Amino acid sequence: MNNYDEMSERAAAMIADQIKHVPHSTLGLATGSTPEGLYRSLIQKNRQDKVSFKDVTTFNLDEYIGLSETDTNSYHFFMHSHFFDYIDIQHHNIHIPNGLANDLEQECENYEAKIRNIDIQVLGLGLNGHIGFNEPGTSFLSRTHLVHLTESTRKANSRYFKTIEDVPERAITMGINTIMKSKKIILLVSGERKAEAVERLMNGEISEDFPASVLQRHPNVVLIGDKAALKKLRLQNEFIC
Ligand SMILES: N[C@@H]1[C@@H](O)[C@H](O)[C@@H](COP(=O)(O)O)O[C@@H]1O
Repeated sequence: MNNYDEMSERAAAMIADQIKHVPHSTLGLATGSTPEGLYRSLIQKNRQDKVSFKDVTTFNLDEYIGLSETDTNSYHFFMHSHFFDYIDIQHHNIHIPNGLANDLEQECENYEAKIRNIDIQVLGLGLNGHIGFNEPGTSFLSRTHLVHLTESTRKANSRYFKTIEDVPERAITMGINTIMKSKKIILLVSGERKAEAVERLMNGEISEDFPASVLQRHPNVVLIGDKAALKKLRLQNEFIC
């Protein structure tokens, strides 16, 4: 098992343990490449009857605006093809923002209202410090809202699209206030390209210019990363739990 797989397994074990103790848990979920290993580990645990998702509710952090659920680049498609279609979760317990809603502002309000409580929120980390799609400059008080994606975020995510022009310019995202209400946060980081952002997140100033820095104020954040992503931190081992 390589370092990335160990990282994913460590996060999966935490989530499985939460569900074992609280079968009706609510999970906040992330997309992107980093959590793919986590979802593979949870699918394996589900297949081995080590955890059941039948009473679990999920809320995804974000969704692009303008992509249908069947568009292979939508986060709906990502979540079903990487996780939901392979576990025993009930479809009505899955919540992902609707990027095709006629009234997008109303969709943001409705989505925020549905989120009563999140037991564990899984987060990735954008290179510019974004969490979900909360870009630099987003208020720490923000709730679910519409966002114009920065060029750096669209460029980073363009690897999944034919050209950068195909990357949507807007998205719906849980706000920073929404995320910070979670009881527990698992922040997953992988790869050397994230090392700078991880160091700034851990040791930098708490500022809306670097949204992830707000996590320094949360009482229960678990940073789980591979050696490459954590290399700028002076650590006893490659995981912080
Ligand atoms: N909206 C997602 C974020 O939730 C994710 O954390 C980020 C990093 O993705 P990756 O894990 O591929 O580096 O990408 C996107 O911007």
